[in-house]
Amino acid sequence: MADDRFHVYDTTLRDGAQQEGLNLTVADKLAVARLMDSLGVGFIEGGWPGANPKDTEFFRRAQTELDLKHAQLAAFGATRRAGVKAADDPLVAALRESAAPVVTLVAKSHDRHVELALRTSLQENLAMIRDTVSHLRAEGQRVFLDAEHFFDGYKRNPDYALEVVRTAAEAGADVVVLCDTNGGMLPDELGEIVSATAAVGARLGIHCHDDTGCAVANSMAAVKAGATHVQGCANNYGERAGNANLFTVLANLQLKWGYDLVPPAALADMTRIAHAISEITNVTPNSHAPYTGVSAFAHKAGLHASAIKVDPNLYQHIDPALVGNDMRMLVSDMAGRASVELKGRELGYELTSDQSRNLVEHVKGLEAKGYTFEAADASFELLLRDTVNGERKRHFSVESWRVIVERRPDGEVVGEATVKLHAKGERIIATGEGNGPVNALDRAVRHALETIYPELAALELIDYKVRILEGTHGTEAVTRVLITSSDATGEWATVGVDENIIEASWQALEQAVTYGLLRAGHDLT
Ligand SMILES: CC(=O)SCCNC(=O)CCNC(=O)[C@H](O)C(C)(C)COP(=O)(O)OP(=O)(O)OC[C@H]1O[C@@H](n2cnc3c(N)ncnc32)[C@H](O)[C@@H]1OP(=O)(O)O
Ligand SMILES: CC(=O)C(=O)O
Repeated sequence: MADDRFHVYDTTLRDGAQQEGLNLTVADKLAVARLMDSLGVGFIEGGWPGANPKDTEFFRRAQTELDLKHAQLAAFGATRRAGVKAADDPLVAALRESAAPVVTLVAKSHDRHVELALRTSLQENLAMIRDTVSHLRAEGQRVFLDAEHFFDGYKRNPDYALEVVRTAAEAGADVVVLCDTNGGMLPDELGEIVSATAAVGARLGIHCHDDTGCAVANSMAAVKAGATHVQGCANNYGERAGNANLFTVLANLQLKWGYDLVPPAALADMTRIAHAISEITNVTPNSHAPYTGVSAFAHKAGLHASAIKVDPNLYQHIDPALVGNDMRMLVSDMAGRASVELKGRELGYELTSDQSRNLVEHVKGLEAKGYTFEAADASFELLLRDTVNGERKRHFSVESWRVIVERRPDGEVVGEATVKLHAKGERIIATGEGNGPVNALDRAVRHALETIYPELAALELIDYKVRILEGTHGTEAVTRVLITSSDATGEWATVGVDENIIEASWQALEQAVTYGLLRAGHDLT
């Protein structure tokens, strides 16, 4: 069980699920809970039992299907409705019946919300808090209280906001969580209000939304001011602009301020966990996310690379391995000799300084024509091999290709391609049909090569992206095609550029097949 002195509280399954476009099944929720537990968080808020059948079902299945090693489950819900007894309120009953050891109650702490949203008196709201907290405590559940709109409420009526905190604590709430519900706070003022609230003597927590882009900074400011419970969501998920990214907060607290919150080995699994959760939520991961994004330790500028060559820490705030991420070198027209040298090393090649210089010039020249190598790792490696070999070597060469596209009488559009290739001393002519010209070309190349290279059967084109690049000063616009391919063990990307989209696609395709053959062990010596 996690240390109770400082709480890392995950609300991905409740506030994270309030994000537009995020819709989790019960099985998804159970899978996310397992991942967050493996990270070592102290609490996992599973949802609002009683508010919808899915969340009720989650708590029912959690009892037999979740074997949490570190975290405790928290059920979220509201204080009783005005004018009824806590024991008689059906939503409070659902919290009791959830079997969660912890209940997190949301309560109004902003006087205007009490009057306008709850349409009740300030005194009745305090009674709703007191009754619900003490009722659930008497039923044996631990209670945290989320003081909704606390900071805006404090600025308007500090006495009432503080009275809410006091009432909850006196009724038995273990933590009163100060919520920046509208996410409009900035760190300095938020820190001052947390410090002032600490005078009440309650244990304080923090829950921040990211509407000013300060959710993480606000959470850190609250901890500095005395909060010992911090809420957030995986991957910055949450209502509107999201919640504090719990991964960022956790890494900041542990790696910058020395808190001992999760085992170092779990922190070193955080990047994998963040990406596994993205798979479950089906939300594309933010590549720029601090700590866990694929770009979080990716270096593009030549000058950065030249310093990193001497010492990686010169351009990195931590060792990426601490959070399970990796340093990556990007090669583009911003590269210098050091960038390609380091990228070469990453790929297993030691380049001489002449080779590095030639390669940089080549990359810059091609990027000026529209190629992009940071997104086409395989094309860069082929270029690098050509530089090292001093010549362009391929498994096959093309004599010609031809594609026709036919709209058939039944409305079906079919591409038909013919390729004439030379491979292993043979001249091969093959055709292929597909649902478009590129698909047809791909099939024709495979037909041509499949008897010589049967491994091509495992190669798949999994993504095809086209971008029209503006022409400059009298030049024609050109088309850039990026193809992502895969085999049983991984993926790679290749790029082609031409005024003609099929020629651009052919270039990317030809490199995709070449690189696939290299991966299958057919070297080019
Ligand atoms: C800041 C946050 O993110 S808090 C989390 C918010 N999450 C959600 O709202 C998601 C789940 N919510 C729901 O499924 C529904 O809104 C429910 C089941 C909770 C309530 O549904 P309904 O009864 O249909 O009411 P509705 O959604 O219109 O909400 C208004 C009612 O909630 C009451 N209410 C609002 N806030 C609170 C509160 N903090 N405590 C108690 N009651 C509250 C209002 O007084 C109003 O009650 P009334 O209808 O008796 O006047
Ligand atoms: C409780 C909550 O989610 C909020 O106030 O933002």
